[in-house]
Amino acid sequence: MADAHDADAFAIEPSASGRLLCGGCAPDDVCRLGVEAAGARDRDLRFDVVCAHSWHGGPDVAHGGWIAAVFDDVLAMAALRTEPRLVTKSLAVEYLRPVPVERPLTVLARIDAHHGRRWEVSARMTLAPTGPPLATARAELRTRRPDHFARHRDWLVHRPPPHQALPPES
Ligand SMILES: CCCCCCCCCCCCCC(=O)SCCNC(=O)CCNC(=O)[C@H](O)C(C)(C)COP(=O)(O)OP(=O)(O)OC[C@H]1O[C@@H](n2cnc3c(N)ncnc32)[C@H](O)[C@@H]1OP(=O)(O)O
Repeated sequence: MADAHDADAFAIEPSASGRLLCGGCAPDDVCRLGVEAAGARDRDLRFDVVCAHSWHGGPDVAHGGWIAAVFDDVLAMAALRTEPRLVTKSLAVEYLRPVPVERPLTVLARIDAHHGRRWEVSARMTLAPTGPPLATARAELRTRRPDHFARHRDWLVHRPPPHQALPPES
């Protein structure tokens, strides 16, 4: 199935400027979450992050969904250096202190364990350059099976949207 083959060839590739970006951000070559890769130190990948005010969830503090999305990206990035075909199986976030918007933040992410298709990764977010953690996260990632997206499409094709499944009105 040509379409399915194309779907499973999908991998995050460097953008025009060399950034690793999700499919939504790659066309504009900028991370809309405000995440910028800032190098590696020992086992940690470092990211410079700023939460734009538009992501606030309380007075000048970040929405928890923004924090979780940032962690999902940086945790995947930690493993993407060696495995380009990943999905997140689980993500657990601890929100320890409110995260201020429009302030430089540092996120450190690392691989804790890797066996076969299974990756365990963790990360912490602080005010830049360092300090007590504002939030931490752990995730379990999986290397995609070769037919991951083909299986998904086959599964979905047998589940048409509800309006298509309804009999025509008489
Ligand atoms: C500058 C910095 C910015 C950073 C930007 C960086 C780039 C951004 C990066 C962004 C990255 C963001 C990353 C993201 O956010 S990835 C997006 C969020 N995650 C997902 O979509 C993953 C969804 N979950 C799964 O696909 C499965 O549960 C996984 C693969 C995790 C299971 O895995 P596991 O190894 O535990 O088990 P298994 O493979 O033996 O499957 C178990 C059961 O699951 C079913 N099942 C499995 N697969 C499919 C399927 N394809 N189609 C249909 N069904 C499927 C099936 O019933 C199967 O059982 P069986 O029926 O076969 O017996």
